[in-house]
Amino acid sequence: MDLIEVSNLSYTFSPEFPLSLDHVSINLPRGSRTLLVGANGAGKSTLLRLLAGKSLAKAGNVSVFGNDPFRESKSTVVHLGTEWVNNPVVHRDMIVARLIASVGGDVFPERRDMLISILDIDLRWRMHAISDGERRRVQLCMGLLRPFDLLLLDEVTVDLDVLARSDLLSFLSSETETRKATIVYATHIFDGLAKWPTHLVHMSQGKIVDSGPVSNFPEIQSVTNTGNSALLETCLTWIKEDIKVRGSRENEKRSTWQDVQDTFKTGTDVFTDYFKISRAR
Ligand SMILES: Nc1ncnc2c1ncn2[C@@H]1O[C@H](COP(=O)(O)OP(=O)(O)OP(=O)(O)O)[C@@H](O)[C@H]1O
Repeated sequence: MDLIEVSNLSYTFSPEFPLSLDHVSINLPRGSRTLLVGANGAGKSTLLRLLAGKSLAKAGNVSVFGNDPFRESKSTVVHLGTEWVNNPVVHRDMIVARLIASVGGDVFPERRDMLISILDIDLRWRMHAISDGERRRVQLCMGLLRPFDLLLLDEVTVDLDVLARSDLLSFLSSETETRKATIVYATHIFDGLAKWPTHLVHMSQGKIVDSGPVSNFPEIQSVTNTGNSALLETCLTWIKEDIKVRGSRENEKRSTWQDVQDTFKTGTDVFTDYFKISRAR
């Protein structure tokens, strides 16, 4: 039995919207490192949230460790998404050392120290007075502190500098190799990832286009003459094709602008208000 087994999973946020997941089926084995690839809106975050048990599957089957993740919550499943950084709690005047201790930093002191070093965290930082990237490092440290069996990462490395990202990716590889942990990582940044994944899942418009071990994708192993990795070139080609298949948004754009202009004759007021608010912040 695979660690993740999803069959015919469909999900919609509301009946008035199209399906965000449309008959999705994937199997991922224990110890795998999967890259979840797809254009904006393809359904990656929705799938990760369902695997984390944060939403109830509307149709189909989701099994993680042989259980429905929504009903059987496992503390060894960690889901790290981008929304945490916007949580007001992490903008309070709090010393980072205290925050890390509050989530069990002392229970895993060696792991804690290794993460603090990989993520180059200054324990004296105060959460209300650090940059987004620094705050992200603290989030990753807190999220990875307890040894996980399954890690669901939703584009959380965007604001890390290249060195921290590269060290983090090596740490994650070693977690899958030494402890047989499993990782699913949705990202748009393929730099430095060429050798990282063991599996790929390609999504488009809520559907799985293709999935499987990297050996099923010979195109990512070839050499390119553009200076980009073959993985990046392949993902670029996929997403360009997906957008072509989805169709241009030109017609919707024209009619929507017309509707908006008919409703808001005085768009400049909104513009002025927006900048007043931004300046006031
Ligand atoms: N709260 C919501 N209410 C209604 N529809 C939503 C909501 N969140 C997402 N969707 C829709 O579900 C679809 C899948 O969104 P999802 O966030 O899973 O995409 P994604 O692949 O993670 O995109 P991105 O790369 O931009 O993060 C999109 O078409 C989106 O419009």
